[in-house]
Amino acid sequence: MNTIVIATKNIGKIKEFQTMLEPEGFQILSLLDFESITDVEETGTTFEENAKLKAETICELIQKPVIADDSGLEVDALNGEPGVYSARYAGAAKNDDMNIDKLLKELEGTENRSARFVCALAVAIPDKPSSVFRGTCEGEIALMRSGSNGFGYDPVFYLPDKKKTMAELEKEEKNKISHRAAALKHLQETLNLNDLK
Ligand SMILES: O=c1[nH]c(=O)c2ncn([C@@H]3O[C@H](COP(=O)(O)OP(=O)(O)OP(=O)(O)O)[C@@H](O)[C@H]3O)c2[nH]1
Ligand SMILES: [Mg+2]
Repeated sequence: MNTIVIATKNIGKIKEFQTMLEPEGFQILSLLDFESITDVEETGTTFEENAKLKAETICELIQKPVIADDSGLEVDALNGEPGVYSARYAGAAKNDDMNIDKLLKELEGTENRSARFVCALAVAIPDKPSSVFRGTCEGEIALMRSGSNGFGYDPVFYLPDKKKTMAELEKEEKNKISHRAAALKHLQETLNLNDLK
């Protein structure tokens, strides 16, 4: 079986890559399988820069092909914030619940609640140039939480077409429309994951 290493310890991301790629015959490993590796500092100013930084750093360390995911939420009324700081919006501890509380507070009384999830996926292969792919998913920030599936901001990310938040979707449904699925589709249109050996 072909193994792909995802350069993350975020369990929500890992589960989504497993759901999307295991049916295609890939085994998904992550940094939870390489526990001595510490988090790569995200010093970039774009999702693409951070995804490349994570993929290239981890590839250099483990000398295997890796995919890194840098993702987050852009809220129009907040000029694109929290953006690349989505995980650390309410502080370095990366607490999803506190991040949502802060977001809802910032948007109190705001009418324009349009937002999008963005995902940049970078692929790094030893001794080759890396590449990066972007996917987005448009939605709105709800007034309150609904649903318990998914992770991160999913309970407040409302999809007008579905009349549900991302956290109210079954995982198969999320994986059809998400920013992560869109980025993975672009990646697979360009690269053959079977070649990542
Ligand atoms: O509701 C959500 N549904 C999603 O599908 C989703 N994808 C990303 N996010 C948010 O954006 C941050 C990413 O930050 P991020 O890419 O730096 O990840 P991270 O720091 O958790 O792990 P790593 O991969 O960097 O190790 C995460 O923490 C989440 O808050 C999401 N929220
Ligand atoms: Mg991170």
